Amino acid sequence: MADYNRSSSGGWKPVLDPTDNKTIIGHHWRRHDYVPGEEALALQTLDMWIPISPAALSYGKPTPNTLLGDGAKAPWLIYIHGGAWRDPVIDSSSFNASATKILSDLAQQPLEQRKKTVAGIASINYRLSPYPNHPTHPSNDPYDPNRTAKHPDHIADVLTALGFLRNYFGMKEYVLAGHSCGATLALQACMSPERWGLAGTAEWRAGWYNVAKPKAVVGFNGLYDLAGFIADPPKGYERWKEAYREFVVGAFGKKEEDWKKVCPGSIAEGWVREWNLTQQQQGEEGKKRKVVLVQSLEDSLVPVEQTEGMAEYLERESQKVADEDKKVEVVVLREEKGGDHDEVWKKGERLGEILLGVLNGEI
Ligand SMILES: Nc1ccccc1C(=O)C[C@H](N)C(=O)O
Repeated sequence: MADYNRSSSGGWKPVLDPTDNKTIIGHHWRRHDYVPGEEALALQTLDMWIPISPAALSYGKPTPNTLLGDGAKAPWLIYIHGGAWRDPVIDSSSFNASATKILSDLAQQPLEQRKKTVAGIASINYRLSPYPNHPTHPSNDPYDPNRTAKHPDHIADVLTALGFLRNYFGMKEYVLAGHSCGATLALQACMSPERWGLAGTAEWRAGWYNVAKPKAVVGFNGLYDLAGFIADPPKGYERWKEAYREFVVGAFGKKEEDWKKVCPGSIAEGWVREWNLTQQQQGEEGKKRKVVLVQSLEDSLVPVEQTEGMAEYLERESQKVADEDKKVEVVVLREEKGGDHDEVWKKGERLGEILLGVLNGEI
């Protein structure tokens, strides 16, 4: 269950191998504030995990050298949770099972390989939109800033969290993954932040949103074209039309034209050219951006058409980009036995396996 009260005891805690309950496979920091200054809200926090190293074992926690020396050389893995921009029961802790799976697989790799695979892992909380009819945690305080967010607050928080990891943990390169609306947010993070009307705000001027874009995005059971779904839900999903409309209005307001302008699969003028990489990123091998779209064929809430439409959009838009290096490589994984909408993160096995595959360059 989400307790969205901030935990009082910060700091690195050892993570034990679930198979023997005694081997330390990494360290976890729960709910670290990511907002500069003192105004961080309970949901402006992130969870971090660092893979184990001999130095961290003897020091008792990740050393400054692990974090800032070696740490800056390998990519980070960042996860954005789902929950239709509003569900307080789904938060950063929904990555616990997957993070544990990844740390445990990494612990089996030789140290040199592990160091190159991933520097650190993070799972981001962000402010949520109102959910007055939530069965157990209704948002009935109209002044709770954690539960009264509206677009672009969600994406602004995600960008702030990425900037925090760059500024304080030396993050340079990262793979950005998301589930459901987290997948929407992951692709929004590849676009120009000027789209969200953030330019000119005090936070913008202070450089909060000025962060390098990911080289790869991985979307699980993602929402990519909400206006399309609501106008014409695929067969078998018609019963969710009003539920979708409710959460879309809660997050983006009442106007259909606004929904089209925020969803990665429905933005009329293609956004692929906005996905810039830094000089440093371009200098490395594998210049192409990559999007891996994973969809369970057993998902009762999100139809596979969302993923198919997103893949077609990216392929079409990539063709319009002349520069070979600026095209997007698209991989679609249709999971026959992928379970229902939330199963993939609840179990964590397959989610972790796919993300490690992307980090290792096997996917
Ligand atoms: N109906 C959906 C359709 C698509 C994607 C998510 C949902 C959700 O219901 C998410 C969340 N558990 C919620 O209660 O809002």
